[in-house]
Amino acid sequence: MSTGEWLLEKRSSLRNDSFARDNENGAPETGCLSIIVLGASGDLAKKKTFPALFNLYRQGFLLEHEVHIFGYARTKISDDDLRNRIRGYLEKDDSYGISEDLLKFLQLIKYVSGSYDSEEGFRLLDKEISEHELSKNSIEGSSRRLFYLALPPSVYPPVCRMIKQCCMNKSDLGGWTRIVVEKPFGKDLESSETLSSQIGELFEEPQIYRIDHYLGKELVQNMLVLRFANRLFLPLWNRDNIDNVQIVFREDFGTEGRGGYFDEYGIIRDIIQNHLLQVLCLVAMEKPILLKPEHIRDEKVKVLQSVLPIKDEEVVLGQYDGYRDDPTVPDRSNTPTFATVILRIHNERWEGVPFILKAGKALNSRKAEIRVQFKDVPGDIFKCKKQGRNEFVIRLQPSEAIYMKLTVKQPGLEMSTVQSELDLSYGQRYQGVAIPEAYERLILDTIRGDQQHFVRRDELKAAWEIFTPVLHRIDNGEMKPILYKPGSRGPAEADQLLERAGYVQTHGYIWIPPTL
Ligand SMILES: NC(=O)C1=CN([C@@H]2O[C@H](COP(=O)(O)OP(=O)(O)OC[C@H]3O[C@@H](n4cnc5c(N)ncnc54)[C@H](OP(=O)(O)O)[C@@H]3O)[C@@H](O)[C@H]2O)C=CC1
Ligand SMILES: O=C1O[C@H](COP(=O)(O)O)[C@@H](O)[C@H](O)[C@H]1O
Repeated sequence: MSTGEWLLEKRSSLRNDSFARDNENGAPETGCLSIIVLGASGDLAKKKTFPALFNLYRQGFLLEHEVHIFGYARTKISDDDLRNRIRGYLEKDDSYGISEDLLKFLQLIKYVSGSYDSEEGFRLLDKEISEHELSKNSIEGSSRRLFYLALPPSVYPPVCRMIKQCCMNKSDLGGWTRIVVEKPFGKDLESSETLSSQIGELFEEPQIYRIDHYLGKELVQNMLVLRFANRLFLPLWNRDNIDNVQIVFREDFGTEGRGGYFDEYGIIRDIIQNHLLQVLCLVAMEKPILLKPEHIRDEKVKVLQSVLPIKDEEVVLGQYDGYRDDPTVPDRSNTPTFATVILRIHNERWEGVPFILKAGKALNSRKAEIRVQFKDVPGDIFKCKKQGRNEFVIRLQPSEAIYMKLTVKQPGLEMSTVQSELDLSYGQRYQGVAIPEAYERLILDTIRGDQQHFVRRDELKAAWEIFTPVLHRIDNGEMKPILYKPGSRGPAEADQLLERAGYVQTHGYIWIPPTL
């Protein structure tokens, strides 16, 4: 390989042994595979699920002679109608530029129409799947069936019941049936537990993949490597050195056509309770014994269970001006589109360190990042404090990057200091490498039987335990969002809270991603 050149692997076989997959039940990773997208007529299916499947197909992870894809929903459309609906979303990224692949992929898709709560449609679906399996000479019960629920959670229970009643592998000949469920998984602790029990009665935990697509993002997956494969960070990653941690999600657009859905949930349920909290776990957890899914998830649960109750004075809520103009949003909606919440972890490593989770829609930029701010230098002789603190920043999107803000000598004759950065910008460092979409990676994991990047039931429960009291107070109108201007930083009160929590902003310093 010449310098600076990185190769994209086809069907990656080079895998560090320590990234052991937890397919200990011997379930096959090859053979006849049916992927069933339930809710195929919907938004997620066209924007994320089918494009991810197409990317897996064109990279050789889904083999034509093994796989068939079924779309299922109530809408009465033909196979070709579905293909035409999703086509534009598959062609969008033409970096591979192979339209022949696209045509072949589309031919793998079949559509079945039916309701979500009656056997008729699911019997028909099962018949289609079985015919596909038969055509591949698969022995009954030996094939793989992956059901992806791209549906509102309200229909998860009937759909799971129908799958169990009508569409399982017919015998236990080594094949498997797995289901993938999307967030929001419930609305609070009670509803989530009810949903978990309903699904848990039908499927075993190893069959259930609760997807949180932030766990599929490249730099989120990098967290464990950064933390535990670098000697540099091991002694620094604690309350002695770290002053505060921010985990931030910003979008520069509003709810755009999803107002009806969003208003029922709000920003805490939509982003913070799941995506940002999962990231927090990876930042704060202890080193797992091994890189096995259960070891990692055990450590995540411990962090979640160590989070103290949220204090009202450590929450700022916002709602952007114009949010209620959406006809699907009630005129008097109390739903926050912005929130800053401070979590405090009561353990030896993190006592006293605020974890500031911030998320907002219709803000001034689109960005997701983790910002670890270090304490001031003791016995400071260079007036470093004036320059700003050390910060370690992991930018999840856009333009993936990891950078460290450092104080250095200003180049020149004078002995003065300035803040600069050590910068690992992915676009520059890994030129020509296509970073996989989160959904692509996670769907591949479901096929491989790797639950490492999926949320376990007890993890979910612990996550809801943290946020349910605050959510109930918001739902009851006891906590009100502050109005903010779309395109702004959100309510000024959020910045004041940040300051009170100890965050020191470096004035005059802005990191600019390097361009090629
Ligand atoms: N869209 C996105 O960007 C994201 C979505 N998600 C989650 O993914 C899941 C699917 O989301 P999305 O595709 O946006 O949802 P949609 O509202 O587009 O619903 C998907 C399909 O479900 C069916 N459906 C819709 N409402 C109902 C209902 N009340 N009862 C029964 N069936 C219904 C419709 O199909 P038909 O009428 O043809 O049966 C629809 O095409 C949700 O859980 C969502 O929270 C998660 C992350 C991002
Ligand atoms: O789950 C969701 O995520 C998207 C943001 O995802 P990203 O990968 O683009 O950061 C958000 O827009 C949506 O409201 C939420 O449901």
